[in-house]
Amino acid sequence: MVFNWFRRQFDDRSENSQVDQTETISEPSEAEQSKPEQSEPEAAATATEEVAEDYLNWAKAAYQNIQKRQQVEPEAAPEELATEEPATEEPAAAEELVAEAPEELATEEPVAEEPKVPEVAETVEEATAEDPIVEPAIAPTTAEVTAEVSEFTPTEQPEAPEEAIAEPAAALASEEAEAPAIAPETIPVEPLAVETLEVTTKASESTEAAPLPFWAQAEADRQARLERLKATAIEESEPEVAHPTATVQEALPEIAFDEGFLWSAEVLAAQGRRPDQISIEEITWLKRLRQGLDKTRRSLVNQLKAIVGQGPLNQDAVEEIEALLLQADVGVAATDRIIDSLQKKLREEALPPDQAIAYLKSILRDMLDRPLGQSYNPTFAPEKDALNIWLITGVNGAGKTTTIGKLAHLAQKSEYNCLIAAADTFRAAAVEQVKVWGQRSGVEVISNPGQNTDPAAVVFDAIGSAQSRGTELLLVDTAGRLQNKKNLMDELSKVRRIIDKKAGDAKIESLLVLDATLGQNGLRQAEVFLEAAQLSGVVLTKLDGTAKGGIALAVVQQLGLPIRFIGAGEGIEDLRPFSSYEFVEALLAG
Ligand SMILES: Nc1nc2c(ncn2[C@@H]2O[C@H](COP(=O)(O)OP(=O)(O)OP(=O)(O)O)[C@@H](O)[C@H]2O)c(=O)[nH]1
Repeated sequence: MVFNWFRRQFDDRSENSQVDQTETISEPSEAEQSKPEQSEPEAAATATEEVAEDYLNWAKAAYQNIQKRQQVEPEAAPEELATEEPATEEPAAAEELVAEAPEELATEEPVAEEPKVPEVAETVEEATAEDPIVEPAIAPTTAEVTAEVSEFTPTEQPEAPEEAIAEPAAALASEEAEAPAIAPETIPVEPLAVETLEVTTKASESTEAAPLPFWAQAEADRQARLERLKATAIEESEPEVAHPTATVQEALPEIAFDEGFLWSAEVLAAQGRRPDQISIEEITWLKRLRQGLDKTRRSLVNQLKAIVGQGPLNQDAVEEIEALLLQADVGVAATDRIIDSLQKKLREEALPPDQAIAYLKSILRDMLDRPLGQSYNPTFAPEKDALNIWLITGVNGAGKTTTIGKLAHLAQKSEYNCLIAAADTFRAAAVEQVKVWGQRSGVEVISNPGQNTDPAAVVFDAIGSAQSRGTELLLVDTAGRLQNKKNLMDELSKVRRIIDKKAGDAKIESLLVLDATLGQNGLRQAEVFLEAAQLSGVVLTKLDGTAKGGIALAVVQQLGLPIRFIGAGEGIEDLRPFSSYEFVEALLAG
């Protein structure tokens, strides 16, 4: 069984894989009945000590399960990685990447210093030893080849795979440094090693061969000239497929049974989860979300609580709340709506502070779930066994490329067949960045190696590839800044038209990536995309480290779009599907 990170539940492909999370929650299994009752935030406010004790037991059980799993997993991990890799086409893809990388990029990252020959020789031995059927035929040859190669390969041994891993764009150099190093044993090179050796051997034979007769030499020169001519004559070359070299598993921290764990466990339990379903990634994410909203919470919530908790609101209190909400970039429209609802309720009955806060939470949740009063399916997941195309748009620097990398990682973990189209052709480095993310998440990237190529052409090629290989999720990177608004709109509209035409029956979503730290300014910039890209949702990034977490409410109120994902960090694990419940709990956590 695979945990579907988009649906936040276990997927069982053999049964109905499209079951909605909400359905699961509304029909608790027998096992679920033993956990603390599922509570609305209002009910949580009146929780008895007994319920608190239940949550504690629930958290302890979840903690023990995670610990048990951690003891088992280290052994399983390398095998999982090894089976994920398409090994046969590695050398070509890696060489192409190196050949095309701008020189300065290639030198950004120190080349891996590991001696190649002993590693390859070992690998060959392992490969032949493991395969008793081919051993009699291959073993003597590979042994000879290994011996022969080891005489001269220290400088000539192809280094492409390592260099391809070490070629990130300058802008991503710091991210790469933070990423865990790719352990050599996680790169499954066994079959590749044999091929590489054979090629190298042939090359060495040809260089040592006797000089060619003049007529053969002339013919060889002619062929070489022809090749050179062809190379310079063709501007738009075939789409390039960057094959992932290895999936980087982000190291998860040791988990402590602390206050953050208890809070996360309570949030998960309240959503109907069982202790045996809880993973370290989810706890880590919730802790990060709460931590990410820390600044907003500190500047907004404590004062808000103090005011709301005083009882029926008077005019002064309303003004104070208004100022606080505007400060947190909640925006005028959303602030008015919150205050109207609060006043109405508090005029009807004087709620004790806890209940007033619980009521405030329910107002915020309702706003987030129903932009402009319209209901959206809370689950936003690619449909299995169908082509889903997600167009990722937004201004430069909002976090589009990072989001694509993180989404690709979620898709890989949830066992979707995923592909990335590098259609931000406006900036050459953008293509290189997205390739690096493709490598990190283990997802192939379709790009066009030419300069200033047409993004619609890249998307066209990528859809063709996706259709022929049964891709379930195609993520399309797009440019965020063109010379003017009209260019941007024209380009996005053209890309959208191509998608509609070539993949008419695909599930198409258009997501706007918004930088939360920009607050209201970011929203103004976003309006151009509303017109051009037929947006269906928002990804809110950089929620960590901003006191403007309230922007989430402004987004739904002003753009009328649901938030689908939130990012709270630069790491590959720092993006999750948006849950209004979790967001509001983190925002107003005690
Ligand atoms: N702190 C934090 N940084 C983020 C987050 N998401 C992205 N970033 C950082 O924001 C910067 C810009 O991200 P990109 O993904 O390159 O943005 P982009 O929209 O693709 O920008 P262009 O490639 O210039 O179009 C990078 O340094 C990212 O690491 C986030 O959730 N939190």
